[in-house]
Amino acid sequence: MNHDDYNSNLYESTKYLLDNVKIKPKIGIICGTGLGFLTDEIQEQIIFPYQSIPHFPVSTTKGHLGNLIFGYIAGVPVMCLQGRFHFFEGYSPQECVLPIRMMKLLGITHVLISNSAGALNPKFQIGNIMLIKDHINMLGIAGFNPLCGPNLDSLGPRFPCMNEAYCTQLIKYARKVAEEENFSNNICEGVYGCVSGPNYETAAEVKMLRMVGIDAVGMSTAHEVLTAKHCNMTVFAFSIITNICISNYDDKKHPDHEVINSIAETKKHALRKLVTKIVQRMDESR
Ligand SMILES: O=P(O)(O)O[C@@H]1C[C@H](O)[C@@H](CO)O1
Ligand code: HPA
Repeated sequence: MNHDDYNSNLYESTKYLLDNVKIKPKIGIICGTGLGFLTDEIQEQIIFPYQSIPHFPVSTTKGHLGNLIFGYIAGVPVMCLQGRFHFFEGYSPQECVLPIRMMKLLGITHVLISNSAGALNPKFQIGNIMLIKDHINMLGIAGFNPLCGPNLDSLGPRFPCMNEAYCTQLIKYARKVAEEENFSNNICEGVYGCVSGPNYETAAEVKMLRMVGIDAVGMSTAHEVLTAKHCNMTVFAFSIITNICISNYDDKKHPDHEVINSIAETKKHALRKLVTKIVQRMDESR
């Protein structure tokens, strides 16, 4: 898609939402694989199936329900994507981040991004919640970066900085919430690595990704964060650790999307608590 078409699609999709919903969201949320239940926290829901929004992509991944939901979490107006778009589905990086840019145009200042990821750090366990402190964007390094192409000057600078891409204050606060709510033994912190997928990694790739400093690997998030930072939004992100990546040739276990899709549910209580508290905190810090 050329730059002008992309731009006009972005503005038309946003206008459709502005014309059809009265809620003015302050916080944007993206639910990763198996995390659609986070929307249970949203009151007074206005639901737009993705196919009802002009120019909006559709979710093709199991565990991504494909609804854009407006409403309130603890009284704070939010917009939530119940399912995201991945590069492996055939979407360009620019298409994958269209919703982030819409969030900015709708007046959102803070985003909360979630995903499922496989652990490379040997200390991590299935069901851990990894607070993302930084990322290595393998997809971006390979040239698939949503910020490539003509810069959207009205949204942000040509050369955006990525230091403190993930808000350290919110990470600290998430740790405090976990202490207070008794799930700190489920919390870890680390660097997320973004790969294209859709295949899971070979044993040699797992070893390489660990060697460069990645704690957990997945197929999303980094390009969303780049785009959010480009347009000056504050980011908090976490991964639910759904599997242990396999680097041993004798290990006959293998990652399975059905299993991956089911893990977040086992930590539902902690995750819902975390999301509600972070949304409240984001609102207070605006
Ligand atoms: O959308 P996320 O990053 O949570 O999804 C991950 C990547 C794949 O879609 C899937 C792999 O099983 O989970
Ligand atoms: O092991 C994984 N690799 C890549 N993406 C993933 N998403 C969940 N688990 C994984």
